[in-house]
Amino acid sequence: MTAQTIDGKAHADGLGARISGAIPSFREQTGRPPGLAVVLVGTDPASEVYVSSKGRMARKLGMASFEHILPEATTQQQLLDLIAQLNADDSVDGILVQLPLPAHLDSLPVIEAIDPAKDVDGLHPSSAGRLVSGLPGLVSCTPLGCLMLLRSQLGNLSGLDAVVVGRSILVGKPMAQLLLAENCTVSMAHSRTRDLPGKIRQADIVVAAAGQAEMIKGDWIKPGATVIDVGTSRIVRDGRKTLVGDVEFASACGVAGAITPVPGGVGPMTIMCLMHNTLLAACRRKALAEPRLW
Ligand SMILES: NC(=O)C1=CN([C@@H]2O[C@H](COP(=O)(O)OP(=O)(O)OC[C@H]3O[C@@H](n4cnc5c(N)ncnc54)[C@H](OP(=O)(O)O)[C@@H]3O)[C@@H](O)[C@H]2O)C=CC1
Ligand SMILES: Nc1nc(=O)c2c([nH]1)NC[C@@H]1CN(c3ccc(C(=O)N[C@@H](CCC(=O)O)C(=O)O)cc3)C=[N+]21
Repeated sequence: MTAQTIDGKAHADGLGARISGAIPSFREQTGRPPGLAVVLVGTDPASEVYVSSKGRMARKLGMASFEHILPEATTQQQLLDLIAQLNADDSVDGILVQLPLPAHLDSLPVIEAIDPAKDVDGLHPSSAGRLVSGLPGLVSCTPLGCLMLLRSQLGNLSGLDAVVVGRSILVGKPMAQLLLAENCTVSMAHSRTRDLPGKIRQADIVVAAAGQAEMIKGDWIKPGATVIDVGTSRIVRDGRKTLVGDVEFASACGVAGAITPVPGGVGPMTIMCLMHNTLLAACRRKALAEPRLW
C-alpha cells in the first residue's frame, strides 16, 4: 500500500484563487487593498526567505505588503515603537513579527503589543484565549492550514484519535485546540513524552511539529492514518542540502493512508493562511461581510 500524497501546494493555490477573487470587492468598498506588515529583525537567511515569500504572495493576490527589515541591534523599545506605529496605521490590517527574534529581544511583550484585531499570526494571548473559548478570532496560520488539509482529506473528524507532537504557542497548542473543536480525542506529545511510538500508533491523525528531522518512522504509524508533517529541517544527504520533515517519508508512505510531503505540504498552506487571515482581519476591521474562503 502506498499512501496518498496530500498536495499542499495545489490546496494553497485553490485558496489563493478564492482570496484574490474577494479582493476587488474589498477595494471597492474601502478604496484600498488589504494590507499586511511583516517585521523581521536581524539577518537570519531562512527568515529572510520566508519574509520575502510572504510579501511576494501578498502582492500577487492584490494586497499591499509592508516589509520592515530591522537591524540585528534593534532595541526592545524601537521594536515596540514600530508595532505602535503599525497598530495606528489604518492601511495595515495584519501584523506579523517573524520569530524567533534575536536573543536580546523578548518576544512576548512584542506579541502582546500587537493590536489583536491585526494579529494575523494568532499569537496574541487574546487570540489564543478566544480559540480556547470557542470565540471567533484569528487562528495561527500553520494549524489553520493543517486543519484545512485534514477536513478536505477526511471530511468529518469527529471521534477520531489525534496526536499532536510539539506544544509550541505557534503550532502545537493551537493545533490541539482546533482538533478538539472538531471533536477529535486529542493527545499532545512533547520532548518529555514516554513511549512516543506507542502514542503515535494509536492515532488516526498525526500532526508532527517537533522540528526533529525524520524522527517519526513508518512502523510508528497506524495503518491507514492521516499524517500531517509540519516539521522543516535542513539536513545534508548524499552531500546535498535537503529539506525534510519530522516524518521519515519513505517508510511512512508504506503504512499511512495519506501524508503531506516536505516541501510542498504544510509550508505553502501556512503562507496562504496568512493571506487568508489578512483578508479576514481587513473585513472585520471594516465591519464588512466575510467572504467564504474554505
Ligand atoms: N511548514 C510550516 O509552515 C512551518 C514549519 N514549522 C516547523 O515546525 C517545527 C516545529 O516548529 P515550532 O513549533 O515553532 O518549534 P518549537 O521548537 O517551538 O517546538 C518544538 C516542540 O517539539 C517538541 N519536541 C522536540 N523534540 C521532541 C522529541 N524528540 N519528541 C517529541 N517532541 C519533541 C518540543 O517539546 P518541549 O516543549 O518539551 O521542548 C516542543 O514542544 C520546526 O521544524 C519548524 O521549522 C514551523 C512553523 C511553520
Ligand atoms: N511569527 C511567525 N510566524 C510563522 O508562521 C513562522 C515564524 N514566525 N517563524 C518561522 C516559521 C516557519 N514558517 C514556514 C513558512 C513557510 C514554509 C514553506 O513554505 N516551506 C516550503 C519550502 C520552502 C523552502 O524550500 O525552504 C514548503 O514546505 O514547501 C516553511 C516554514 C513560518 N513560520
